[in-house]
Amino acid sequence: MLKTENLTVGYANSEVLTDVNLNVHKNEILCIIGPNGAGKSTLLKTIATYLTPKKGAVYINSSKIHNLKPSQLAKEMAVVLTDRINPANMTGYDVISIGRHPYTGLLGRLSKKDKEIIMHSAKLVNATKLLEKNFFEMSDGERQKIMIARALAQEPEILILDEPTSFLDANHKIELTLLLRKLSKKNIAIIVTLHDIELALRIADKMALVKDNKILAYGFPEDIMTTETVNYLYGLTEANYNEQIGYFELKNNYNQELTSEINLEVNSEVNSDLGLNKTGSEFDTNDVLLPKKVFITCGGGTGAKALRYFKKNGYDITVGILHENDIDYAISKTMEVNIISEKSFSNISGETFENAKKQLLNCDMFVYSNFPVGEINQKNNELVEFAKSQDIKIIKFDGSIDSLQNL
Ligand SMILES: Nc1ncnc2c1ncn2[C@@H]1O[C@H](COP(=O)(O)OP(=O)(O)OP(=O)(O)O)[C@@H](O)[C@H]1O
Repeated sequence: MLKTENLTVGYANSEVLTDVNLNVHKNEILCIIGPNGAGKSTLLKTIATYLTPKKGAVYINSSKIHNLKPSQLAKEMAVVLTDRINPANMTGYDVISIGRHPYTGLLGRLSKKDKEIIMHSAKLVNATKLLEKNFFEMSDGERQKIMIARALAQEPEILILDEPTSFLDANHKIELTLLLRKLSKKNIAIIVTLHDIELALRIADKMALVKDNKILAYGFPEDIMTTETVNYLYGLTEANYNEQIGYFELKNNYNQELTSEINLEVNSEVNSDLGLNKTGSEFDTNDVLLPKKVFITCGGGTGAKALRYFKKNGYDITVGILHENDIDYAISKTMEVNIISEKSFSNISGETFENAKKQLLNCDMFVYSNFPVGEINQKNNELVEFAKSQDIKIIKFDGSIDSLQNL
């Protein structure tokens, strides 16, 4: 339905993206993602004919899109950009009715059918309550809905949206992305840029990743959104993308530079809140402060919240004993913390158990969750008993961060 062929987009003195070859069919959503300034909006604006291609072409049903008359194009494509518009003294209904302009006659009078389509468009985006409301008295999220309803009133075959979720709260983001999913099944092809990759992954049929002046990867999101690609896409250094979960975790790169910065900035009391141990008896800003070491025994997802809590507070984490197919293992691995692990579905070996005990004794505190116990991880119960027999601070994590507060 729409395709770009060897397309180069950019401005008078710059080429922003070169050799872009994408296509999107009806009933499909193509999501474009990438870091700030990568060229997503420039690409969308070129597809929407607001910019002229520097090379190559965009085709809509085999016609060059830049050769179509605006009135003809308006019946095929509708565009919702992020630019905030403030139409003077217009209601939601008035704004949506702008979408009917390509179809109304010279006088712009709305027919019965036009009015029905306006009402239907408002209904589709769940905005019928906003029809009488003044557009500039609406919240950002309400305006976004009206702008999408306006685009739908054009009855386009292709809908282009630049960052449609940027002003929306979590619930409205999900509502909007589900709406796009629903619309895409009504014979519409959708091209959308999103910063929220978690949502993009869940609604996109195809994804184009933009970086280094080109399309870095293009295809099914499930295939192309690998840890390595997404880490590279955003140039991540202090977090990792987890391809199973489809999101990021902070990683264990507590470095000397960060430690020194904290050393200079905070007093010893705050350091203990940050999970730092003072090495000298007298506090001195030149002391090297080391992260406190915590050993976490968990499993089956019961450790996820504790892992994130300790990670963001700068603790040096050892976790174990986890089976390699455990969700807590997947999270810990993404964080790059020290993991004592056992092969999936195998009993914990004596050797692994002894290693865990040794590493536990090297920690400042021991935290264990209400992990599920079966035959193969029985030894984790023994590990808890072993910790209790040692002179080490022990906390039972009951799932609430409050239970960790008196560490
Ligand atoms: N009107 C313009 N004239 C010249 N250069 C521009 C213009 N608009 C954007 N650029 C440049 O083009 C590049 C790509 O910008 P673009 O807005 O397409 O990126 P983006 O991926 O949409 O970024 P963001 O995620 O921050 O919205 C940037 O280097 C930007 O400075």
